[in-house]
Amino acid sequence: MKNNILEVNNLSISFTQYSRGLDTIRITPVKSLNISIKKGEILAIVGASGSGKSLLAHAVMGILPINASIEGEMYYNGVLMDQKRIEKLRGKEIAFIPQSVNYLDPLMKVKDQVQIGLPKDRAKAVQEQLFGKYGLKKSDGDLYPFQLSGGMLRRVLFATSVKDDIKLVIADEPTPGIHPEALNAILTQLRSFADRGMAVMLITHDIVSALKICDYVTIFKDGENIETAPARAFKGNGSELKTDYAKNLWNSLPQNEFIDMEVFK
Ligand SMILES: Nc1ncnc2c1ncn2[C@@H]1O[C@H](COP(=O)(O)OP(=O)(O)OP(=O)(O)O)[C@@H](O)[C@H]1O
Ligand code: NI
Repeated sequence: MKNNILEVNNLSISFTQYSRGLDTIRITPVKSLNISIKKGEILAIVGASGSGKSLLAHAVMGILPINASIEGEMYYNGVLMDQKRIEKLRGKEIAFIPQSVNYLDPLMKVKDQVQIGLPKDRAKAVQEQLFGKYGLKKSDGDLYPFQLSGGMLRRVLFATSVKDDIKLVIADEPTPGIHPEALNAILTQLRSFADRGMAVMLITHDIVSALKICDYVTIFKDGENIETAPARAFKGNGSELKTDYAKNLWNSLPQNEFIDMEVFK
């Protein structure tokens, strides 16, 4: 499709591992995945731990480990991506907010990390402006990553990743363990990225939060795409969802059991 910012076709990711002695085994944790995201859209990717969500993100970012082999095609703005092109786009047009905050350099003040990659003459001003926008104090810039709370670190990661020319944002679990206010701030931020014309991939366990802001949901299971449905299909008893797996997932959410109980009173 022409207006897809990101399109992933038939993506499989395999690893070759040594088992006993020199015997090797090949595992394929991601199998024939298809996803696409258009300008202005948020696609939420949900699925159990180990279902292949982060591997998909790492494949798009070109940061899979060296022993990984991939099949299939990825298109960015209609053009086939290869490693060289990904490296060019990374940080410039494609932003990645990784699952682990360990990606920040522990020995570097956070303001200096945010200034990397900003135009030299305006780096300090832009960094301070970004901090203001993400609710961080000017003095927080002088802290090291270990001195910031998890929620604050997430906001720093946002500040580091999302600059003016970004067209695709990939956020891998941006919200675990943060308090509701910070959660809402991050969700609102992601929605505003999309409303400004970016394409957003939101990887999460938290389907209820994702549904507040996303346009589509893709459900992963064991490295496969079970179903992609518009967010509005997740309502009532899930009759608009196609697969039993998606229906069960939706109906087993605590909030829905609660709603059902209310109905039966
Ligand atoms: N470098 C690797 N070598 C071998 N197997 C790997 C490697 N990286 C990931 N895997 C396997 O691939 C599967 C998918 O991993 P992935 O990190 O994508 O899961 P996930 O859906 O992001 O899980 P979580 O929600 O816990 O973050 C897992 O079973 C994992 O063990
Ligand atoms: Ni993950």
